[in-house]
Amino acid sequence: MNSFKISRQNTPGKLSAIALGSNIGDSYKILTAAIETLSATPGIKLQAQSSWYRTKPVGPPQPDYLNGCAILQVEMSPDLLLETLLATEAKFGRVRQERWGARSLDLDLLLYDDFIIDTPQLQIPHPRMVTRAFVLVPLDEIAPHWVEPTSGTKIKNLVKEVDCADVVLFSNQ
Ligand SMILES: Nc1ncnc2c1ncn2[C@@H]1O[C@H](COP(=O)(O)O)[C@@H](O)[C@H]1O
Ligand SMILES: Nc1nc2c(c(=O)[nH]1)N=C(COP(=O)(O)OP(=O)(O)O)CN2
Repeated sequence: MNSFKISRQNTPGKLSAIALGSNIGDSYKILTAAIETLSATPGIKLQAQSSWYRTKPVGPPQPDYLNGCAILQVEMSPDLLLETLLATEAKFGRVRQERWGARSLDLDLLLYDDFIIDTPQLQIPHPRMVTRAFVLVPLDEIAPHWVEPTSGTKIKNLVKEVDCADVVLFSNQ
């Protein structure tokens, strides 16, 4: 069943958590430039940025990733934020090929306040975030007390449930 909180979708000043990943090109340069682009976007203020982590690919064989997370204060609806993330991916040369395949930039919308949204275009919380060490390790660094609303569990407790061996600190931003 779809779950919406339509009445709150246009409320200004929500916090949102996003995940960033890259494994094609100069990933560090791409990721830091993507953060700068998002920070300069009207309606978005960067609140926190995690370190960058070198991670083993989940999915088909491909190069290792750099992954990280950011907390944004947003004055835009979840739909518009997703559109902004997809446009930023395109700006950095993202081409969609095989599922879970290599990419220059991947931006996933993880959390938006405590909203639960389940539409064909957008699911929040991101449905696979709770199983992904490459998301939970950086998110735990900047938002350990944020409660993932479908499980009612804090990030600091979710991260204890995943194997973090393949997530290695690369740089402190
Ligand atoms: N929470 C979400 N974050 C990013 N993209 C999402 C989310 N929920 C649904 N989508 C849809 O997934 C594709 C992008 O896929 P990726 O391979 O993860 O870039 C996009 O069409 C969104 O509508
Ligand atoms: N280490 C690592 N592995 C990955 C990564 C990633 O960022 N880091 N992203 C993926 C997810 O790809 P995609 O965004 O296409 O799928 P999703 O809709 O499941 O998030 C697949 N595998």
